[in-house]
Amino acid sequence: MDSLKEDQSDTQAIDNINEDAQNIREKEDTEKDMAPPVGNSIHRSGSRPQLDLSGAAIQGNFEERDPTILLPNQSDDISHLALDIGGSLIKLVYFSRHEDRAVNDKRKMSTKERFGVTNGNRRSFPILGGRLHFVKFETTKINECLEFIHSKQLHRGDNDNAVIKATGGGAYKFADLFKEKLGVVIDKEDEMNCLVSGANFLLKVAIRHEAFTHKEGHKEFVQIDHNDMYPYLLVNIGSGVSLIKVDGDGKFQRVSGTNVGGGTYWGLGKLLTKCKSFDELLELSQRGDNSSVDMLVGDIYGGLDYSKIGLSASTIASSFGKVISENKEIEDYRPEDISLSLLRMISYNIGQISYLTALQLGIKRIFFGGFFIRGHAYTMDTISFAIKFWSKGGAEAMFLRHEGFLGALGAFMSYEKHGLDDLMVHQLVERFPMGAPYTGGKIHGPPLGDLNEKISWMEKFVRKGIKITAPVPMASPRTTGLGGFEAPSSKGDALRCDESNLNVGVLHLVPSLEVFPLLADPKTYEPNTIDLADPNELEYWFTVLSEHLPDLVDKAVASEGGTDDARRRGDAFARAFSAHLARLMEEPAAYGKLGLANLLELREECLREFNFFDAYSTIKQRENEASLAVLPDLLMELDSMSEETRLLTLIEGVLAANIFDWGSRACVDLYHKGTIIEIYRMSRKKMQRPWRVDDFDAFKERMGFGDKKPSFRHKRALLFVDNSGADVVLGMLPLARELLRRGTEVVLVANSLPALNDVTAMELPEIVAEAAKHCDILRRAAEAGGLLMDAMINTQDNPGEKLSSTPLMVVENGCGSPCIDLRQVSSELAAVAKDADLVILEGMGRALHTNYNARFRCDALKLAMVKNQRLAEKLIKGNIYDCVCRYEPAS
Ligand SMILES: Nc1ncnc2c1ncn2[C@@H]1O[C@H](COP(=O)(O)OP(=O)(O)OP(=O)(O)O)[C@@H](O)[C@H]1O
Ligand SMILES: CC(C)(CO)[C@@H](O)C(=O)NCCC(=O)O
Ligand SMILES: [Mn+2]
Repeated sequence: MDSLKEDQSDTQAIDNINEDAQNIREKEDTEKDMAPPVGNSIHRSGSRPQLDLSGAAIQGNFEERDPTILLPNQSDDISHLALDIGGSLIKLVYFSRHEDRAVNDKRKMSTKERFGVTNGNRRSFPILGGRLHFVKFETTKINECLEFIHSKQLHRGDNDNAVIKATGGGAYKFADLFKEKLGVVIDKEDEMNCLVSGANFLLKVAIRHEAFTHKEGHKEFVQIDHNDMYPYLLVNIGSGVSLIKVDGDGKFQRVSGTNVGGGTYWGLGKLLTKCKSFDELLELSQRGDNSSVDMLVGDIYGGLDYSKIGLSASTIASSFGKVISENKEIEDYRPEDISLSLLRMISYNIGQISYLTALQLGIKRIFFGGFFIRGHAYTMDTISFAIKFWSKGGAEAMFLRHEGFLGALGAFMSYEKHGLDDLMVHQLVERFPMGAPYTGGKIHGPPLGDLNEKISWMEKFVRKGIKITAPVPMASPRTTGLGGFEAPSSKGDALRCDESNLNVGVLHLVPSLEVFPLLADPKTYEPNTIDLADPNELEYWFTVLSEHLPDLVDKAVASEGGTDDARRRGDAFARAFSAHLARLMEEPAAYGKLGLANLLELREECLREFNFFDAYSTIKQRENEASLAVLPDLLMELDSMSEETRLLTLIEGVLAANIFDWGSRACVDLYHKGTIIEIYRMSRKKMQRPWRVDDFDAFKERMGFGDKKPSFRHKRALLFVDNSGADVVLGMLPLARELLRRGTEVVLVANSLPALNDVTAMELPEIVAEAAKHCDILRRAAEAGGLLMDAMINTQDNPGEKLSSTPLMVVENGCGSPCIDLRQVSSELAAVAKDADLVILEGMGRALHTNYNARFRCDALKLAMVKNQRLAEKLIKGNIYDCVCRYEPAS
């Protein structure tokens, strides 16, 4: 920092920071008792590095609208930083690593030994889990950027080699400055090359949908066929515009360019409107009426259309043309109108040039990047319209969610040794940071911020009576016939404050996630059964989630002892989640294509964001105990039956016990009406075949009870379990026991992180151990599977003993949501799946909301009780509490 402090021109900025740091420190003194509890340390989302908040500072005044938060001493274990220093903006992409936490999980040791799950087939420089962050600064404020890099120590990589990759003109222009201030050498990468490799990376890796079209205010995600991506035209609208024909990885040519670009809009706009910021200019345009400055066809034709050549009266004939006939000064025009006219003129022009270039080269796909677009609906619609209009529908404009970060991403990819180039799509999980983004603040650094910071921001805005909803982009413009636009119908005057915090999440990299190997066709696999594209559906689920919120907050707060701190975090969580819901209600595609699974996952992530790691812990424990107490009786009853009757009773039992689901409103109401065991009994009594979906006979036959009685047993079954308590103890465990008895190995697959009252992989061994006390089959299997610790020590001495019984194992699924996306499972699960020939998915989240239509390469059984009337109607044309027993032989 010393070299920075010496710079006299910067002392003012530093004084401000210090002053505000003082403010914050004073504030912090009163809030010291609110240190966040130490969190869960399982991998994936739970393993956040702790943030160093010392000296956290808000730049500028507290009352200011867009204060900037700086966390000067935060230093993640940074691996890499890459920069794109353009004419207008500096873009940073940096990677922060997760610590490789040694989780004291004995269960894991045993499965790892058993299946030899190692990093063996990976590169010798294993990437640990981590996150990719996206940050930007104005190029004129390069000192802020240097300060940011320094404060986070982003320039200190793994091996002290102080070289950072940079692209854009600034990599040349500012190389000396970087050397002088940070002591780093800039390794220059070609700008066009970086743009292309960034775009190719995004299009191939496509997180939660990267590319989309934008027509008349409507965003639609585009599925990119990786085998049919090229050629495409990449139009990067930065200060100036580059048009690049891309034919493959590293194969491209800059075919055209135009100097009328983002810099032109911002430059002219600044001159003509006296706006102080780009956002202000863009925001003005939303209230503009271009017809006061633009000369329309109607102005020339006396109010008439020029229909012979297809031009309506409202079509713009000449941008700014009206000004010539009027004797007015600049002050006589509304800045709003000027901004809109300029924006339209430049967007349309770029659209038209892009079309002409594509036409000349015979290209149909055109992708737009660069920060001029800024996720702005009007800009995108104008470009789309121009292309569609001139190509007569033959070509289409597509936009990228990481629009402005293509070059920086490309520079980042150019590091040879981080191994990110062979990242697979399923290893990147996108997360949307909560809290601070809603405040309108520009966040430099991981928007995540500190927990206390986040909460007090929320509270501050509530105190000031400011509605906290994530701002939405303005509505679409109404198109008027051929080639023309009317003024956009603005929805409000708030522009999304910082799109990079909302529309682009932090990418969490979890190299241990893999595609579930038993999926019949991973390419066509779609986890979400219900696509929330239907607005009625969306509204219904939003209502369900909103209504459930107060109860969830109560549970979460209670799970943390009901302290004041927990209450405060609970309120902030509720606000943040509501804000997300509001945002998604306005724009369902804001974070990529939206399915119910994403929505439910967002809720769990949001809870974790506010340090609630297991909201249902008390309930789970209570239900486990109550169920374990009656398990011996149930097992006795089962043992008295014939094998055939027992199989039916077991499946009935799974379905009946699936009634315990704290995510279902109807069920929660039900729980007030009796004890767990009473409800379980009632539910069992009601089990009557045929179920609404009933493939039991086919399953039974497969299990060897049919007329043909083939003597068949599965080698290994994967049981994806759902809830704690009766569901797992009285439903799934007895079924597992039956399979074990038949000589089928059983792997219980459970969540890595808590979600609702779902049982986790960490909790299962203890439950199995308790159950094993009453059951020899379970005990021996658990011993053989290394689940009972004493037994494991024995088997290590005497390895031969391992084979003495069919093993029962537990593996984590790699996820922390009530649903499961089988493209992203733990490597542990992927490894055990290789020898499995039966998959049993249980519960609404995993068997219905997701995977109801999933096809497997082995036999699959989907078991669930439908605890939601609407889902019952929609999915199985039935009613709440109907049951699904769907059996599909290997496909
Ligand atoms: N906060 C902002 N400040 C300034 N310009 C912005 C801002 N947000 C969006 N823009 C727009 O984005 C443009 C810059 O986009 P981008 O960062 O892609 O280009 P650049 O790399 O700076 O320029 P070039 O590639 O031509 O050197 C600006 O000219 C302006 O039109
Ligand atoms: C000069 C660059 C490449 C710098 O990023 C960009 O601003 C640009 O493509 N300008 C357009 C220049 C032209 O081709 O007319
Ligand atoms: Mn650029």
